[in-house]
Amino acid sequence: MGTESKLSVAIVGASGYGGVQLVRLLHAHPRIALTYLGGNSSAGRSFTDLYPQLAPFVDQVIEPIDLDVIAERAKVVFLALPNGLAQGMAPTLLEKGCIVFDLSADYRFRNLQTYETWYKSARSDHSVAQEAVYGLPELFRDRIATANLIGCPGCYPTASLLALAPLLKQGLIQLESVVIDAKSGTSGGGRQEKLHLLHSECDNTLSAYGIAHHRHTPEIEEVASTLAGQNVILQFTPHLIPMTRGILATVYCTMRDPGLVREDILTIYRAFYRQSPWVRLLPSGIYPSTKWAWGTNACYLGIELDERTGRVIVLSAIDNLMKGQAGQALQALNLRMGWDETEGLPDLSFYP
Ligand SMILES: NC(=O)C1=CN([C@@H]2O[C@H](COP(=O)(O)OP(=O)(O)OC[C@H]3O[C@@H](n4cnc5c(N)ncnc54)[C@H](OP(=O)(O)O)[C@@H]3O)[C@@H](O)[C@H]2O)C=CC1
Ligand SMILES: CC(=O)N[C@@H](CCC(=O)OP(=O)(O)O)C(=O)O
Repeated sequence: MGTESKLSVAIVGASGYGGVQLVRLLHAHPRIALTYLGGNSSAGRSFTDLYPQLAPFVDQVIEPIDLDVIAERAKVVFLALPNGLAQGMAPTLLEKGCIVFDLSADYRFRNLQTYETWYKSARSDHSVAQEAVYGLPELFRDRIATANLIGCPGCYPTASLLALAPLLKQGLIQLESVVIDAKSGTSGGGRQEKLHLLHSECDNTLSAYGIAHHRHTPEIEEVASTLAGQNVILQFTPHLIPMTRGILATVYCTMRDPGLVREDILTIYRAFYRQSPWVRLLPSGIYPSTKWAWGTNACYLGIELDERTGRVIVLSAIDNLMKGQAGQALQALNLRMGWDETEGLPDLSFYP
C-alpha cells in the first residue's frame, strides 16, 4: 500500500511509555503512516535519541504540540498524555475533523461529576465528553465502530472488567460481593521520574497503594454498573510489584446460584467471548501468568469456583502497556476503521 493511501496518524506524547509502544505498533501496521510525533520536554529531539533501539525503523523528530499542525497532517490522533491534558485538545481536534483516541482518563467517564470528584478538577467540555465512547472493544464494539472520540480504558480497569463482564451481564453474582486484588508492574506509572518507582525503592518488595481510594475504582464501577444494569460498588486494591510490565487482577465474587459448577461458568465465558480474539480463556485448573501476555495484546483469563465458599475467582493477566494501553487503543482503531481487530498487533509473547 503506498504512503498516500495509508491512514495518517499522529501520536501526542510519543516520548512516553504509551507513546513508544504506539510508535512501535503503528510503524509496523500495513495501513498506517505516522505523520506526526509530539512531545513536551522532548520536543526538538530525534525520536531515536530517546529510543535508539528503534533507529533502523523510525526517523522522525519529536515536535512541539500544535493542534493546527496535527490536524493538517493527521486524520487520527492518539493522545498519550498525563490525565487532564486531553480535555484541552480533543474538542479542537474533533472540530478540525480528526478522530481522537485518548489514553488518559479524561474521556472514560459518562458521569463527569464522578471524574471531577476523583480527579479533583472541574470540566468545561461536557458536550464533547458526552460523545465519547469507552474504548474496551470486547464490551463496546458497535459503539467504537462509529465514534470519533474514544476514551481508552486504564490498565487495571481493562484487566478487571474483562474478568467480570460475563458475570455481571448474566446476573450471576451478588453485586456487593466484588473484590479486586490487582498487581501491576512499574511501567504502569509511566516514564516520568517518580521517587517510589526508583529501583532501590520498589525492588524486592510488594506493596499495596491507593487502598479504598484509587481513581480506577469509580471507572470500574461505572462500567460494571452499565453491564449489570444496576449500581455496583466494589472493593479494588492495587499493588506495585517489582517487574517492568504486566498486571494480574484476581477478582472474587459470591455466586447468586450455589447450584452452578465450574464447567457452567466456563461455558458462559466461552459464549460471551466467542468473537473476541484477544481474550484467551484457559481450561479448568490452569491459571494465567503475566509473562504469557508480555508484549502482546492478549488477556488471559483463568476461572475457578470455590464450592466451599460459593465464590467464583477469576484471574486476569494482561500487559499493562499493550492490552492495558497502546495495544488496546490500536485494537479500537482497527475496529473504528473497519479493519480486522487483530491487525498489526503481536499475538504471542517471547516467554520463556
Ligand atoms: N503506563 C501505563 O501502563 C498506562 C498508562 N495509561 C495512561 O496513558 C497516559 C500516558 O501514560 P504513559 O505513557 O505511561 O506516560 P509517560 O509518563 O510515560 O509519558 C507522558 C507523555 O506525556 C508528555 N507530557 C508530559 N507532561 C506534558 C505536558 N504538560 N504537556 C504536554 N505533554 C506532556 C510527555 O512528553 P515529554 O517526555 O516530551 O515531556 C510524554 O510523552 C496517561 O494518561 C496514563 O495514565 C493508561 C493505561 C496504562
Ligand atoms: C503502577 C502504577 O502506578 N499504575 C498506575 C496506573 C496507570 C493507569 O492506567 O492509569 P490512568 O487511569 O491514569 O490512565 C497507577 O496506579 O496510577
